[in-house]
Amino acid sequence: MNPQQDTIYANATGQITDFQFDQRVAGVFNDMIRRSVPGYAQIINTIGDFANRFVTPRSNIYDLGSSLGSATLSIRRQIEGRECQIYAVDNSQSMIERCNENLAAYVSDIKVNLLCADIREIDIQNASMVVLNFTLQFLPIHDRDALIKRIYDGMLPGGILVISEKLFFEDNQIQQLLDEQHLDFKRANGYSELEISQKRSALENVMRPDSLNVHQKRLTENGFSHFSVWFQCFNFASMVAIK
Ligand SMILES: Nc1ncnc2c1ncn2[C@@H]1O[C@H](C[S@+](CC[C@H]([NH3+])C(=O)[O-])CC(=O)[O-])[C@@H](O)[C@H]1O
Ligand SMILES: O=C(O)C(=O)Cc1ccccc1
Repeated sequence: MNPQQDTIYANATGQITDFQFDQRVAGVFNDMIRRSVPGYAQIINTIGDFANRFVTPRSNIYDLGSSLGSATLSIRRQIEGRECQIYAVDNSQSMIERCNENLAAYVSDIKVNLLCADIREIDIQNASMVVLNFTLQFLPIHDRDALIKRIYDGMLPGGILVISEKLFFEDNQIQQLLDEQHLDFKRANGYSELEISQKRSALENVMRPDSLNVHQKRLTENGFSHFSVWFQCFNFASMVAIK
């Protein structure tokens, strides 16, 4: 889908600017996310399995922060013939363009509406499945609650919300341990110390992980009846909430 290798932070730059999902990142994003997020492939596959279980005929599916469309593709493969529509939403024009090419590479009877829009502003309705795969962590903290509420309101009873996130741990020793394990994962995938530290600086103001407690509280307080972590590797987790 995207063979380009991520070398974005390979050379020393005087001033590190905030991380953006621009054309450069979109061009290497598959390589970047696979080498940076432990369990990413497993999570994408399982999102497809969840779709198979939860997506009901003639309902909508929302992939919020869809990037290159990996989750959308995994879902679409599982729900042929159910007369559903998928809404894949991202506010990066570069991601949308590449996502469009990726979707066009496969035949399907499921319509995908690819929207270049802010996920805080789109209409959500008749949803049997909503996916926030590593997206919520990029929203300003104060906007997260309102988005979860709007998702809940737009979902059908029995519908599933999948949220994958980098986690923050209140216990400082655990935070340090799992952060270090994640850095080892990146080193093992060929990232240098310079790449790791420059990307870390770029993400500092942009990506703000919540703790598991904060996620669970937000989901249950906004009405979800069932909640669990279904996957965790180091400080990366994927959660499900069912309406
Ligand atoms: N307010 C916003 N509105 C719309 N899009 C946004 C917003 N904020 C960020 N994004 C978009 O959310 C995506 C987050 S990446 C998701 C991976 C994908 N889900 C995957 O399964 O491969 C995760 C990561 O890079 O760690 C980017 O494409 C942003 O442009
Ligand atoms: O690379 C990291 O350190 C991360 O925390 C994950 C990530 C992956 C892709 C884009 C932004 C953040």
